[in-house]
Amino acid sequence: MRLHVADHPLVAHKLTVLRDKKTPSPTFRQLVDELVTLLAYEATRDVHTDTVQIETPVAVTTGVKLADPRPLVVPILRAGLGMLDGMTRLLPTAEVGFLGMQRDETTLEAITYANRLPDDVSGRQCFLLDPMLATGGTLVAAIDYLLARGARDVTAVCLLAAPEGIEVVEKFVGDRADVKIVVAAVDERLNEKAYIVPGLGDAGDRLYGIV
Ligand SMILES: O=P(O)(O)OC[C@H]1O[C@H](OP(=O)(O)OP(=O)(O)O)[C@H](O)[C@@H]1O
Ligand SMILES: O=c1cc[nH]c(=O)[nH]1
Ligand SMILES: [Mg+2]
Repeated sequence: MRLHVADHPLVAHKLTVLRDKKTPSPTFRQLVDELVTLLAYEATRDVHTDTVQIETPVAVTTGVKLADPRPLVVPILRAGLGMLDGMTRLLPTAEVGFLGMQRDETTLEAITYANRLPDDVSGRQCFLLDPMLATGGTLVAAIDYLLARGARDVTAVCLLAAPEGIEVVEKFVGDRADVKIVVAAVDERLNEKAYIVPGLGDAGDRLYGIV
């Protein structure tokens, strides 16, 4: 598994505002959108392309275009939905699947309440979107759904990760697939409720309110 931590002053600045508990939902949503665009740039570094010939007003030249099969982008609801527009803006050919998952706050087990993925994703580059990687239970379950459908190239785009969760994902993946995690920052630890410290709180609640 590969881990890429975005090291950029703009990312750090936006993340600081995002963490601030005084930041209201509309600003929070806007910042998540901007951050994912910056992370998507790194997350798509190895995206498959084909060579094409085009004609500029001046000359014939070769360039590239995003290749087929189309990449698959999968936001993990709720919180991952806040990252979808930013990602597809950068990756316009992407197809979008959905996973609805909620962590049981007592057992910390990830419960799946919605699964709308293609049956076969072999040969396709898959991008999972979820702002928070805490215990890793949710991301492991999501990666498992993709591997079971034939994926071997999976990139998770997250805003914050805990070292504990990264280790769990790394152990699960082993050498089964090429998995990359792109994250804005790796925080200190999890607290007794398995929240990321210092973190930003519950990403879903901060995006959409408490339900
Ligand atoms: O790494 P884990 O310990 O599994 O925790 C991380 C998960 O928890 C949050 O979702 P949550 O369950 O709060 O659902 P929500 O997006 O609907 O708020 C977050 O968006 C991740 O999906
Ligand atoms: O810190 C955390 C942990 C899990 N889910 C969140 O939204 N935040
Ligand atoms: Mg939540």
